[in-house]
Amino acid sequence: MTAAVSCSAGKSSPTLSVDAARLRAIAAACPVVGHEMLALGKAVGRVSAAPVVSTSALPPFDNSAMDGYAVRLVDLTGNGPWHLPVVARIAAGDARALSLAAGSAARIFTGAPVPFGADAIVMQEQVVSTGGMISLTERPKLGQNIRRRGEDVAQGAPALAAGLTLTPPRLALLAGCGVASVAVRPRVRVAILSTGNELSEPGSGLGPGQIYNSNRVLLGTTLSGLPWVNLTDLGIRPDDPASIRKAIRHAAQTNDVVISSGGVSAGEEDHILDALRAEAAELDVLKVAIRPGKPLTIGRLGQTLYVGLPGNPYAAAITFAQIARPALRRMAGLLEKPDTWLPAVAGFTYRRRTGRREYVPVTWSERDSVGRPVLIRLGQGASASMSPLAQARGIAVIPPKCDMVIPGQTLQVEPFVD
Ligand SMILES: Nc1nc2c(c(=O)[nH]1)N[C@H]1C(S)=C(S)[C@@H](COP(=O)(O)OP(=O)(O)OC[C@H]3O[C@@H](n4cnc5c(N)ncnc54)[C@H](O)[C@@H]3O)O[C@H]1N2
Ligand code: MOO
Repeated sequence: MTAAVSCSAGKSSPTLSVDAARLRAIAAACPVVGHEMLALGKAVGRVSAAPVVSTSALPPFDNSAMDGYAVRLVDLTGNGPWHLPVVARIAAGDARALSLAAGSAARIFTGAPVPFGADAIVMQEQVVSTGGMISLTERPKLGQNIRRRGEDVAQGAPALAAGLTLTPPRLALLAGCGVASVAVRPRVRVAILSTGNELSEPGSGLGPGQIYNSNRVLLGTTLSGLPWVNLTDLGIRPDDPASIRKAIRHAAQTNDVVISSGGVSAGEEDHILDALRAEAAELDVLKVAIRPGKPLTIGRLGQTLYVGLPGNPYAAAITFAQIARPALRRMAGLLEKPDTWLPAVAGFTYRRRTGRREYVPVTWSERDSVGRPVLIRLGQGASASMSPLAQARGIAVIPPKCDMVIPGQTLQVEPFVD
C-alpha cells in the first residue's frame, strides 16, 4: 500500500496565525508509506492503512435477542390469549437447522439461531409457561427480538476505513466480522533532543547556572504514549553549533521527524536555525502569533520533518500540542480530525495584550446553568512556569484580538483526558 504524498515545504514565513502555522506544519508533513500486518491484539492505537471489508456477516445468522420463545405470527390469529405447545429447545451454539412447526413454539435463548419459520421472539417474562405449554396475551410484532443476519455489518461490506485510530471498539468490530489481522501504517520514527548548556538531568547534580531538563520528559512521555510513534531520545546537546548540526543531520537520516527544544529564538546562543540553514533545510514556520511559544521553527530536511520547539517548558508543551502534534498525526496517516474543544465560560478577569492567540491553563469545579465549566485561570502566563499546567484540568484559548477576558465570557476549553 502506498499513501498519497503531497508536501509543500520551503515557503518563507513571517509571523503566522496559529491556524496558518498549523496548516503549514501539516502540509510539510509527509505521511509514512507502506504498511505492516498486525494481529488485532497488537494493533491498539495504531492507524489503519487500508479499508477493511467484513469476511463474515455480523451477526452471522438470525438469532434471538432475548431468552424466551420463538413463535410464528400466522399462528396468532383472532384475539389472545394464545396457547402453544413448546416443541423444541434451542440454546446459543445449537448447530441444528431447525424449522418451527405450525401451531407450536420453541424455547430459545439469547444468541441462539432462530428456527426457520419463526418470525418473532416473545420474552419469557411475557408468557405463562405450564406443562410444556405457553400462553401469551399480547401479539408480538413481526421480527420482534430477532437480530437479523448482517444487520450490523453485511458480509463483504466496509467494516473500517483507512486512516483511523484502531480503538478497542474498532478492533472488536473487526473481530466480530471475522477479521484476524489488520494492515497498519508503520510507526512514525520520532527523535527528540534537548539543547542547552544549562541543562542537567534530574538525578544528577545541579551546577551553578543549571536547570533540570523538563522538556525531555514532557516530550518523551507524550510521544511514547502514542502507539503510532517509535521514539528515539537523543538526550541533551550543548549549545555548540557543530554538535547541534551533527546531531540534527544524523537524526534526520534515520527518523521521519526530529523534534528539538530550545535554541530557536534570537540570541547568539540559539543555534537551531543556523544549523538548519547549514543543512539546507526548507523552513516553513519561524514565528507564530501564539502565547506562549512565538519562536517556533518547522521545516524539512529532505523528507524529514523538523520541529524546533521553544525551550521554555510551557511554550514547548503548548506549541507541541497545538502545532506539531497535528503534523505528526498527518505523518502517521491519521485522517480523523480530533475535535476536542468544548464551550466553557470564564470565571476570571484577565486584562491582556492583543495580537497572539493565548493558551491558558485552567481548572474548574463549578458549571453554569447550561452545564458549561466555569473556568479558573491558573498562573500568570509565564512561559517558563510549569506548575499551572501541571495543576490544570485543561487549556482555554483566548482569541488574539481579545484585550480583556471578563467573567461570563464564552471561551473554548480543551479538557485533558485522564
Ligand atoms: N531577544 C529575544 N529574546 C527572546 C525572544 C525574542 O523574540 N527575542 N523570544 C522569547 C521567547 S517568547 C521564548 S519562548 C524564548 C524561546 O527561547 P529558545 O527556544 O531559544 O530557548 P532557549 O533560549 O534555549 O531557552 C529558553 C528558556 O527555556 C529553558 N529551557 C530550555 N530547554 C529546556 C529544557 N529542556 N527543560 C527546561 N527548561 C529549558 C532555558 O533554560 C531558558 O530559560 O526566547 C525568549 N527570548
Ligand atoms: O513565546 Mo514565549 O513562550 O512567550 O516566552
